[in-house]
Amino acid sequence: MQQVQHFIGGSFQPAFNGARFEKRSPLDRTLIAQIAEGGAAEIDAAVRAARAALHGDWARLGTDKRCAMLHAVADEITRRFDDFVQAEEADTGQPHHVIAHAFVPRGAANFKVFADVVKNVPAESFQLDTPDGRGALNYALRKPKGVIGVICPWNAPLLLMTWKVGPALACGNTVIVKPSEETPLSAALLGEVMNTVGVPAGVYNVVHGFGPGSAGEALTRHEGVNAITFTGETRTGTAIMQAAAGGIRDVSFELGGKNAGLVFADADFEAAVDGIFRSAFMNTGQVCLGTERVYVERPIFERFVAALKARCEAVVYGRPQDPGANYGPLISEEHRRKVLSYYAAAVAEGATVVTGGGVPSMPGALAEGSWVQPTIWTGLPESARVVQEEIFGPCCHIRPFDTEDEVLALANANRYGLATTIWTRDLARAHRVAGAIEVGVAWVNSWFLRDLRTPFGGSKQSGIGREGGVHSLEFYTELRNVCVKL
Ligand SMILES: NC(=O)c1ccc[n+]([C@@H]2O[C@H](COP(=O)([O-])OP(=O)(O)OC[C@H]3O[C@@H](n4cnc5c(N)ncnc54)[C@H](O)[C@@H]3O)[C@@H](O)[C@H]2O)c1
Ligand SMILES: N/C(=C/C=C/C=O)C(=O)O
Repeated sequence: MQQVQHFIGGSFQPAFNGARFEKRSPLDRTLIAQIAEGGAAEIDAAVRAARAALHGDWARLGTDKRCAMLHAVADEITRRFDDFVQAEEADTGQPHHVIAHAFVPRGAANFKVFADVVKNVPAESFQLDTPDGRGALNYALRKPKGVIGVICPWNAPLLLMTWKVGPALACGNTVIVKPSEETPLSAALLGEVMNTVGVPAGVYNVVHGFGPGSAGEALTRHEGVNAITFTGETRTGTAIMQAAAGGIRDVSFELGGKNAGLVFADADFEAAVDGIFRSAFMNTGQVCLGTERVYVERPIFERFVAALKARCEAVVYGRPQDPGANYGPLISEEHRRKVLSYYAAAVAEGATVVTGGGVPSMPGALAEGSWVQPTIWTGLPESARVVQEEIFGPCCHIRPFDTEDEVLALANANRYGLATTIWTRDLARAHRVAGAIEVGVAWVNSWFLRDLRTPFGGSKQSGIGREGGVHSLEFYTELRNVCVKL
């Protein structure tokens, strides 16, 4: 039985009071690890270690050596690629190709891209005229913000954790990571990588546990934490914002979404079917950027629904390493109950269930796993719960539209504003529609195509702030202006 410990001050440690919680496989609920459960005491120890590192060797390294060390972290992640793939497959049960091609490579990329941004970002300066004619020189210094609290979700554990840890460390901060209780393994593995590379003790810390009343809440309330970066549900963001307010701490939030996919009649039909299928069902629909509302121009509506139905009914359920398996379980029984409650709500609200809507029959031990069928609904009003609320599962509602103005109004009539995917061959319309939909990320004839230098984040209830490229520096550094009289 694997025992997963906290990683504080460069060493793996059990819970101070011996508390542990279980990690069970989403595939078949077998017990795969026991995890040290942390709370205020472990968070306090991690903050002390992180603060000491902030003013120790890590600060004395300088930018070039710090960024070279982060490249070495990326290279060690790549060298241990199979270990990280195995950890993520064990934690999530997702198919090998999703973990190995979409998620784990980003673990290395998230360190490399921000090390390079920090090394190449220009500094701002202004020359000021003064009455004596000699002038003054102003220049802005970027300083680390300090100790950063990093709170992560379970749907893409390594990707989403390193999307925060990469820039935070590149900017000279130290971090305390609270991984999701559902997916602890890769954050612990990264601690081994940090020690192998020689990252100073206390720079990267991991405290496992839960949210309210546990390590998560303790992290957001600790006065030694300078800022909180969080990815998770919108309602959790509200709780964290309230906790962080106690110390006037800056927050960066990547929250929930109810993303719309727009398919115009002139689109490349097969490409649009592939794109919408991926965006709605990849990772068993557990992708914040995923599509749960599909709007299809009326002339191709029936054909499109039939094509998407066929794709759903062709998925191959199985374990990550099963040959041909391309569809995994939801992360947990708790999440499956939530998704199935929406499946029932859709029927209660009068939906036509085009396909799915229930639990597949699984062989042997897999029958104990958190499996649900990929599901498509039509025929509901926009006011329906499954059309308005984030489900975070393998399901979508499809409805026809007739005009561009109509579909824009439909897409924007939602409290979230995270992402959209637009399918059309009319590029003037693509630019026009992308500029009119109220989201943080708009893909045209693509989905989840990520350039890490671009601004990433959500509008409305989907987030606060933008991370990516130089935008991450706005959150992970403090700017200090120096004015020198010449
Ligand atoms: N915008 C994005 O980029 C993005 C990316 C991935 C996931 N998400 C969102 O994440 C959600 C799914 O992830 P989840 O179920 O893990 O979210 P969640 O909000 O339940 O939990 C996320 C993390 O927050 C911790 N947490 C919970 N309550 C807390 C509290 N009061 N104080 C401190 N920490 C607390 C949890 O332990 C976990 O580590 C979905 O809503 C999805 O849309 C958003
Ligand atoms: N922040 C990001 C979100 C990814 C979500 C995947 O589920 C990213 O792609 O950088």
